[in-house]
Amino acid sequence: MMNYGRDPAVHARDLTVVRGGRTVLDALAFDVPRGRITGLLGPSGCGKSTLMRAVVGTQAKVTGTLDVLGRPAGDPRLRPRIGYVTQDPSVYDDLTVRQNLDYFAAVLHPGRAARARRRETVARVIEDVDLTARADALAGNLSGGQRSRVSLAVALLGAPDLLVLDEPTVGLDPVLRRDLWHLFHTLATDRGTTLLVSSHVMDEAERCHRLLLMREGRILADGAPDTLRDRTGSATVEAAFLHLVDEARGAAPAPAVPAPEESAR
Ligand SMILES: Nc1ncnc2c1ncn2[C@@H]1O[C@H](COP(=O)(O)OP(=O)(O)OP(=O)(O)O)[C@@H](O)[C@H]1O
Repeated sequence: MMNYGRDPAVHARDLTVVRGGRTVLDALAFDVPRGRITGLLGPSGCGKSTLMRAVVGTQAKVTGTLDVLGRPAGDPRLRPRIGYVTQDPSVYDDLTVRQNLDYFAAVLHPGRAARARRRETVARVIEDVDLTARADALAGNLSGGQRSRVSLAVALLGAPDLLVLDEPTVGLDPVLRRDLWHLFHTLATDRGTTLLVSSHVMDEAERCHRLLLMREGRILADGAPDTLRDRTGSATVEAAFLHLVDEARGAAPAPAVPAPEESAR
């Protein structure tokens, strides 16, 4: 496999998904570069989760080209290389944080010989998601944000090359959101992990290296946040998004509305 390291982490052409007779993703073409954070942004229902499920290989009725880490999406050999965190945290409430991670680590690295490695890995991921102080708390007694961080820790156990995170910051306070974005940047920069992160909160877009702006099952635009702002003459990615929506409708863009004070960054 030549140029393996330079291939994009995800390569999609004419990617189409039909759900319940509806075309939910309509002939998408995009690439996700390696070792960078790509934000998948768009309103609720635009198809973000469907796209992520297609990438991790759990979505039915996918047609077109979809290559992930150099293999067709869904190839079983990709399984250990992809971490996927859905919007519903998959943790056992009657186990502690550490017990949850011990359990998933044992599935991933079974056997007595891997014991030291498991212990080390579990300690690392608990620290990564900043739950060391809560490691011995029952998952059922954690806040929503803490539970979703346990899910993220599970996804980090295998040191995946590609991390697919569906709205990881929903319901988190601003400090935790900032810390989580800091972790995403560390993973990309220090470990070379590729991140595909969805959000419907446009201000998170500014924290991504690259954006895929989605609407109604299509990619509206694709590029770095500053490129999208410059191209549309907008001050924020949110304004750029609205401009692109108007442009796609063929309408004259609506006059810019000044952003409220609290969303100014
Ligand atoms: N079984 C189904 N039959 C028909 N349409 C469906 C089915 N499942 C999902 N959809 C539609 O597919 C579209 C995309 O859903 P998806 O969950 O991917 O959106 P999303 O952008 O992730 O939204 P959210 O942020 O609210 O999760 C939605 O409009 C949804 O109504």
